[in-house]
Amino acid sequence: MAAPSSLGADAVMRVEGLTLGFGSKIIQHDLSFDVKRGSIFAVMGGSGCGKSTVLKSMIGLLRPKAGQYDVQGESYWDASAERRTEIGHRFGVLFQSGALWSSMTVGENVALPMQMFTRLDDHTIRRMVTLKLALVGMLHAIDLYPSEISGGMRKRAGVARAIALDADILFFDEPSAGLDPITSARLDELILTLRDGLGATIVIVSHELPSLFAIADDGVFLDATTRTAIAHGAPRELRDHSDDPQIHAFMNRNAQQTDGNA
Ligand SMILES: Nc1ncnc2c1ncn2[C@@H]1O[C@H](COP(=O)(O)OP(=O)(O)OP(=O)(O)O)[C@@H](O)[C@H]1O
Repeated sequence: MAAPSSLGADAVMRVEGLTLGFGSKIIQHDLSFDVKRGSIFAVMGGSGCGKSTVLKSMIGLLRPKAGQYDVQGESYWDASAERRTEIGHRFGVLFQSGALWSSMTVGENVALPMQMFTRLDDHTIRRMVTLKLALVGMLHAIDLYPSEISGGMRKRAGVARAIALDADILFFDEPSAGLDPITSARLDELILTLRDGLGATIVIVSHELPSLFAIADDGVFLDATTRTAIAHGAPRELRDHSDDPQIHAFMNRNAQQTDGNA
């Protein structure tokens, strides 16, 4: 479908005046931003400001209280439930824990979405699983169980599952949480490969500022007090050029802390 003129040709998602909350509690209001095709877009901000809530709404798990969310120029929340499911097939999601089924091997975990949502035969699924695992450098672990692999490997397996159905829009919630700096840097490289090799658009929620400085092209900074966005831009630009004291302190404090740990 062609993008309407109001949506920039390079924007794959547009959030406009979005208000999110639970019951009568407003978490964020009046959020507006575009996510450009083939970019890595960071949702930033302090603990509890609503980053995961924004992600939750963008993947279709939380209906906004107000505002507009367009995917490829189509209003997501005005679409029927059936249509939203179709749009959702473009989404691949990596949850914070990696969230693999512990009773299934890595290969079976990656095969699961294909078995659930396609009519591919077992042989084709096995070949696809092999391809996806090779892409994330995890082919050697195809027959291992999640308990037999490291946290970093579980994240990679989670990425393979997120791209199992050829999703072109990926959502990563704290992908480097709990990983050591080297494993985290390798995961960053994998995320860049997904953008550059597959042309994926990636929305990422992360506290790991060094990782965001290294990979994110654009982003939004959410404030817990005013409950709205107080800055837009690439994390490294906000770090280097923001004259907002709060953003400056946030970006630089965290960078120094992590530099010290590395
Ligand atoms: N299902 C829910 N019902 C009610 N309140 C919720 C629900 N989920 C989250 N919240 C509240 O929404 C606020 C934002 O939470 P959210 O997890 O989106 O923040 P976050 O920025 O991702 O936090 P963190 O950085 O700590 O992971 C918090 O006050 C949280 O308690």
